Amino acid sequence: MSDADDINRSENGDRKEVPGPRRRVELPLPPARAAAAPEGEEVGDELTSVYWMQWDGEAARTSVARILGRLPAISRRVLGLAYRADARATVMVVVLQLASALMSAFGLLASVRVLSALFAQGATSERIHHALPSLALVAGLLAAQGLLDFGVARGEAALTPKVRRAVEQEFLRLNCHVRLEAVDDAAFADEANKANDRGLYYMRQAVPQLIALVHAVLGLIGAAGVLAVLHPVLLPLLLLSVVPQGYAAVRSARAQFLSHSRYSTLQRRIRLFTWLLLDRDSAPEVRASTAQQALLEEHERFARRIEKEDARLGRQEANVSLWGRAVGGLAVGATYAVLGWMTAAGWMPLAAGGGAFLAIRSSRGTLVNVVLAMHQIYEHALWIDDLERHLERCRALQPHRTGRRLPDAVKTITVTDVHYTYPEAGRDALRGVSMTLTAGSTVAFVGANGSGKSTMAKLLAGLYTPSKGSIRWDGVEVREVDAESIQAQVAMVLQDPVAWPLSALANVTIGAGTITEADPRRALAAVTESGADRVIAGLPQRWATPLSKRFKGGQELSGGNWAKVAVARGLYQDAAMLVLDEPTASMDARAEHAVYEAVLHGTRRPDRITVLISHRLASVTACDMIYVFRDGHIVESGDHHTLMSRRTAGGEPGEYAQLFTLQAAAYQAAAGAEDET
Ligand SMILES: Nc1ncnc2c1ncn2[C@@H]1O[C@H](COP(=O)(O)OP(=O)(O)OP(=O)(O)O)[C@@H](O)[C@H]1O
Repeated sequence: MSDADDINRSENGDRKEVPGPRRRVELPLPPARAAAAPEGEEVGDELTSVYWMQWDGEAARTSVARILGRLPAISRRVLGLAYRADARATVMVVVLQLASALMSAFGLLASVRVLSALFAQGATSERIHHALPSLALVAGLLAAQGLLDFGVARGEAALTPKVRRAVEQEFLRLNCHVRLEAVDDAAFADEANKANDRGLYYMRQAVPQLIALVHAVLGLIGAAGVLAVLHPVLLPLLLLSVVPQGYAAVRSARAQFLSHSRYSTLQRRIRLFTWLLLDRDSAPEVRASTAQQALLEEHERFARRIEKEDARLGRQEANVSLWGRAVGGLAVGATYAVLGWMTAAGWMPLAAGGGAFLAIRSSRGTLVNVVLAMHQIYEHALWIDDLERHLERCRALQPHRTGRRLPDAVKTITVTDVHYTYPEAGRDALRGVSMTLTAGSTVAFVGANGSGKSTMAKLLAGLYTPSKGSIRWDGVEVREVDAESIQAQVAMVLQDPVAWPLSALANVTIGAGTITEADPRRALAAVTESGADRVIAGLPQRWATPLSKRFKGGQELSGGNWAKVAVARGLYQDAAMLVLDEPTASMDARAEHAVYEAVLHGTRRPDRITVLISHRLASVTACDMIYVFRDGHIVESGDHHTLMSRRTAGGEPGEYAQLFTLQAAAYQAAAGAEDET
C-alpha cells in the first residue's frame, strides 16, 4: 500500500488537505506472553531447518575409519599451509623430527645392549665395564635427541605464528569480499561465525598438533620396530592394551562436536544479550526503558540451557573415559603377564625381556600420545572441515571477476526490466524496473518504505546482481565486468553510515580505499561541501581526532554530524556515480539544505550521475529526473513540474503530486497553527 492511500477522505469523498489517522489493517491481537527466542528442551531445536546443520550432522555421522582416512589429507593441507608460510622452517621441522625418531629407536636398541651386558655371566665389575660403551651410546643418543627436539621446538615457534597469520588473513580476505546477498543470509552469517569461533581457532593449533602427532607416531614406529626385532608377538599385545583408550577418546570427541554444533546458535544469542547489556550504544535506551531486568532474564534463560548441556557433556565424557581406562588397565596387565610368561618359559633371554618391558612402557606412553593427538586432530578436523567448506563457499561467492573493467567515465547507465529477489525472500523487491541515467544529471528515487529504492541503488552500485534484466554502463553489461570495478565507480552514502572508529581524516578517506593516505585539497573540499568542516574544526585534534571514545582523546559525534562526515566521505571518493540514500535524515534542516544545495547545485559535475533517495520531497524538486517507486516498480517518472501536473486516468493527481501535496499541507497546517497561537 502506498503512502498516498493513507490520505483520508472526508464523508462526502473530498480529499482532506492534511493527513488523518492511518487506515487500519487486518492484524490479530499479539499474545500476552511471548518468548524472546524459541523455547524447547533441545538446545539446538531452532537450528534444525538451517541448511548448514546438515554438514554438521554428516560429519558427526561419518565413521571413525573415514575420519581417520581424512587425516592424511588434513595433514597434507596443514603441511602445505606451513610450507607456504615458511618453507625453510617446515623442512627443518620435518627433517629434525625424523632424525629425533631415529635417535629414539637407536636409544632403545642401545638400552637392550646395556641390559644384555649387565645380565651376562661374569663378575659384576666386568659386566659393568662391558656395559659402559653402550651406556655412553645411550647417553649420547639421548643428548642428540634432546638437541634435535630443541630444533623442532624452534622450528615450530617460527612456523606457528606465521601459519596463524596466513590462515586468518585468508579467512578474512575471503569473507570480507563475499557478495552482499550472501551476507544478507542469516544462515551464512551463522556459518561464518562458527568458522571464526571454532574452525579458525582449531586451524591455528593444527601445526603444533600435527607436529605432536608426527613426533608420537615416529616414536611409536621406532619402538615398534625394536619390539618386532625382540619378538613379533609383542606387537599385537601392545596394540590390544591401547585400543580401549583410543575408542574412549574418539567417542568423547564425537560427543563434544555434536554438543558444540547444537548450541552454537545459542552461544551467539547469549553473546547478543551480553553485548546489549554492556554496549555503549544501547546503554541510554537500556536504562531509559528499564530493560535491564528483561535482558538479564533472557540471558539467564540461555545460560541455564548452556549450563545443562555442558554438565551433560562432562558426565558423558567422564563415563566414557572411566570405561576406557578400566578396560585399558586390564589389557596392560595381560600384556605384562604374557611377557613374564615368555621370559620364564625361555622364549626370550632375560635381557631381551627387560628390553621389551622398556620398549612396551615407552611405546605405551607414546601410543597414548598418539591416541590423544589423533583424538584432538580428529575432533578439530571436524571443525576445520566446516571451516574449509565455509572457505570453499566463500570462494564460490566472491564477486565475479572477468578481468574486464568499466571505462573511467560513463555517459549513460541503462537499466532494462530489472528484477531482484533477496535470498529466501517470499517476493520480488524489484519487478521490471527500467530507467536511463545520464552523466551530469541528478536523479531522485522516492516512494513509500520498502518500495525498492535502496535495493535499486545497491544494484546500480554493483552490490547485487539483477535476478533478471540488465544494467548497462555505456552499453557494457555489468555482469560482464569485475563487480569491484563498478563499486570503485560508485560512491554510496547509506542510511546508517558506519561510524568508523578511526581519525576524522580516515573517516573521510576510507571511501576511497585508504586510511593512511589523503589528498588534502580534496578532503577539505569534501568536508566543506557536506558541512563537516565545522564539525572537524571543533574537534580537539582536528583531522587527527579519533572518532571513537574507545581511544584516548577520542570524540563521539552526534547522529547528524556523523551524517555530514559520511556525506564528505562520499564526495571525497570522487566517483562517476554518487548515491545518497537518505543520509540527511538525522541532520538538522539547515545542514540538510546545505548538503542538497552542494550536491544539486554547487558540485554538479558534467561527468557525474547523482542519485538521491529521500522521503522529504522538497529536497528533490530540483532533480532532473524523479522516479517514484511502489511495490518494487516505477509508477511515475519525470521532473518535479511534470509529475506535479500528472493526472491518473480517473483525473486524480498522480502519486508524486499526492505525496508532495500531503507533505506540503502538513507543513502549511503546522505553520498555520503557529500563526494562530
Ligand atoms: N537485506 C535484505 N534481505 C531481505 N529483504 C530485504 C533486504 N533489504 C530489503 N529487503 C526487502 O526488500 C524490499 C525493498 O526494500 P528497500 O530497502 O529497497 O526499500 P526502500 O524503498 O529503500 O525502503 P525505505 O524507504 O524504508 O528505506 C522490502 O520489502 C524489504 O523488506
